[in-house]
Amino acid sequence: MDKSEAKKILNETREQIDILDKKILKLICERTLLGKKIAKAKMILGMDIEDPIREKEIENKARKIARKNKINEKKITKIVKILTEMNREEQKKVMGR
Ligand SMILES: C=C(O[C@@H]1C=C(C(=O)O)C=C[C@H]1O)C(=O)O
Repeated sequence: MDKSEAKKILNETREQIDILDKKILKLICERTLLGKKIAKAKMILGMDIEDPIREKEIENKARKIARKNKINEKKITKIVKILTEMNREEQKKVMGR
């Protein structure tokens, strides 16, 4: 591969990354905001915001995907923990806690 080809690949790949980042961030917002809907249902059902069993299931699924793709399992777990934390925060807003 010559330099001009490498530059082209670099630019194209960065464009792909920008597109993916935008999609990922939108999805994170969408996932987080679902906390509002969940909170309303939980209030009627008298359920707690936090459900450790469900969170463990989500974590296990994420770990499995990480292993399959040979990417850092610990870091994927961290991301999932942040996502669930954000969702819980949104629920707290609705529940007034
Ligand atoms: C969204 C829920 O509330 C909390 C947040 C979760 C999540 O972000 O996936 C999972 C379990 C709960 O601790 C839920 O109970 O499903």
